[in-house]
Amino acid sequence: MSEPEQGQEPGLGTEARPRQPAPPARRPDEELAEPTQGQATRLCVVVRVRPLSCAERSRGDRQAVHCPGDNTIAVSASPRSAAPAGRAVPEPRPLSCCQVHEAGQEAAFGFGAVFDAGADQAEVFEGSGVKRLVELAVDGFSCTVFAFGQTGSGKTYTLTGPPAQGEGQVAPSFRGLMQRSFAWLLEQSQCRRPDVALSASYVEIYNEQVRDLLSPGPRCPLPLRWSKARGFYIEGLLSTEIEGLETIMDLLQEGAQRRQSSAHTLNGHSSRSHALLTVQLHARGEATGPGTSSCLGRWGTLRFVDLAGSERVKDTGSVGQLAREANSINRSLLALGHCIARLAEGQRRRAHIPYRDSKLTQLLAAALGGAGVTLMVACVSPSSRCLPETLSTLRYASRARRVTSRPVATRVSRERRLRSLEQEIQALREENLTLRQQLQMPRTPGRPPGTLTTPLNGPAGTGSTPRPSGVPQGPPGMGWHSLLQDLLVGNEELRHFALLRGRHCCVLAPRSQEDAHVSCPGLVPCTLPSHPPALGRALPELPGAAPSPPWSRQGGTADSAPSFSLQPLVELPVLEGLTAASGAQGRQPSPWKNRASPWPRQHPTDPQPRWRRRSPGRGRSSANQRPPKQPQGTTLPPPPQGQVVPSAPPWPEEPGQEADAVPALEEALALLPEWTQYCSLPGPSSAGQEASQRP
Ligand SMILES: Nc1ncnc2c1ncn2[C@@H]1O[C@H](COP(=O)(O)OP(=O)(O)OP(=O)(O)O)[C@@H](O)[C@H]1O
Repeated sequence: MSEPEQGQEPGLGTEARPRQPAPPARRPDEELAEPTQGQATRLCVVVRVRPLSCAERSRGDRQAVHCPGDNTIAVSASPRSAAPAGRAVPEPRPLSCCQVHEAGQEAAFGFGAVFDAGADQAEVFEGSGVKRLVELAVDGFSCTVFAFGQTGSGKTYTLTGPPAQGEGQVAPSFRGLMQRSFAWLLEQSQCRRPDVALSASYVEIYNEQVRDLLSPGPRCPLPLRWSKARGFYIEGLLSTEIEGLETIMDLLQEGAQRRQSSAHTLNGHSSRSHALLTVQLHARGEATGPGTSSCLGRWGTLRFVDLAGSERVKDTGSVGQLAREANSINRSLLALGHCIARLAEGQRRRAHIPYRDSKLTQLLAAALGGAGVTLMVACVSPSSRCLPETLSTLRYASRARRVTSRPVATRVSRERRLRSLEQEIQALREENLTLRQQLQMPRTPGRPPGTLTTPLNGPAGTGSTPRPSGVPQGPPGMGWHSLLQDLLVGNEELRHFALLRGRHCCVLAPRSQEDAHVSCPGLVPCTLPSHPPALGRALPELPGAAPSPPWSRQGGTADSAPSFSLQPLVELPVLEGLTAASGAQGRQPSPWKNRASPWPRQHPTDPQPRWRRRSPGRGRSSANQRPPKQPQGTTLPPPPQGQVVPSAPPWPEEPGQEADAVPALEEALALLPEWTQYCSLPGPSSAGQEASQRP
């Protein structure tokens, strides 16, 4: 068999404009070899053909797709040239879709890898180059795998395996690229970068609305924003820490169950939305490679995109809601096709890529034309009835092979990292002071906020910030991390304490998205919505609210110039478990007490409440607070941006307490049970009396 014209698109000959020929196909591993920073790298494309389904066999569909080997795929409209899978077909020639139908001839395409119907999940994982992509993500690159093809062509099967039965997981041998990649990712990160931290988010784009698949509440659309520093991002997206393979498998299953799906003629379990699962990696370890001496950490991203399948409404028999979904899916895929076509035309015509035409293209913008490394898995059906869609998919895929990006690994310099740690510590100390003032507690002796006394930095520091007493002098940055941890835990305890008083609590939010990104990847600022008192049980009003300290206003002081600002104080409705009847028994134990595990870990099977870290758009300090419960149909007013809500009142029995005489944090915590008991006393109206009855 002669070599087919690699990647040539059927139908190109009908247009006058000459096209750039597709580059010769290389193996995915070769294509995904370590990209040189900023050098043009082509999108890697592989194709998978699923077996004929029982329904297709029973209605007598013919095998119209053949994989003659050598990473080529041939389609044939003619019964006489049809050959069993794996056998060569004679001289395939690229032709237009119409020509294939009319003349009964063949078209052939070449890709990085082609998997025929006999290839199992493990073979696809090993041969598609996805393993290499995972390794690149560990090295700090932003990597994307997206599956694309007509409805019922096997995209979801390839990425996640067949639908799980009931609550169970997919059997190991059927696990798709995603599960296998996560296992490989954990293995790689453990042996190459043991200090890597992982977090994940999972969204779907349904009828042009972005929805969080990990959010337990009602499926509210999330806003898609753009910033110069971050490009397109989803505001208010939940991000969950990944502790192990089990966590991410559970997340995957949880998201898959929430994802919109329906049955139609071509697929009994058809996805009606595009799903994007993103794993953020952050390695804090010092890089040792040549030229990386000042590199302290890297950020990598691994993203899997399971696109909804294109469909012809008359083939799928969709009507009503299904037809509306199909239109929305087709529109967004068309927008993706336009972007790919423009990108494939090369630099000269790249002036405008219409990313803004759909949410999908906005979220894939960085993967397609930015600084990422991308692998596209085109899935096709072998059935002769699906030939037009198969050709369209192969054309799309072939065009995508001409798209190039300029991958850049995110590396954070030691100086930048230390500067961000300094800023975070400073901000936490200020918050600590605010909370202490609200609780009428003393400043920590020897640690007045904003005035660090001893140089904090070791040899690697910037030299500009003093170190507080008690900070261990370890390897550069290590003492800072433990101080940061202590402050996070301490402040969280204080916040919890403040919550028990039923009033307000400060949340800190980085002033700029960039700060958030540098200081705490995966945790991006947001403000919790202020909660109308009617939604939660109001705690007794306490007299004598203290004024806010002047430095707590948004923007901080000029001289301290913290990168974080105090956001509006939020009335936190977190005492759901605390009812007049339940009192202290109803309260969840503080998760902040366990210093060995300072972050409360969310588990999808946990009953309420859910604790999750917040991702882009959320304040760091609010990150670990329980998301407020929002009754269905209730719209919560946004918090008053830039204002400082009055601080909580002083404790009723300690109105004029002198700073030096006030107990330290541990002593204050010892009072916690009393406060719990106090808060459980009935009725806010009689709060004053009850306050005076307190021991
Ligand atoms: N390689 C394969 N081997 C065996 N069965 C497969 C394979 N690929 C797909 N299937 C089966 O084909 C059917 C359709 O697959 P799947 O749901 O993954 O398609 P899809 O492309 O995701 O469709 P949609 O876009 O409608 O969601 C499923 O029953 C699936 O189990």
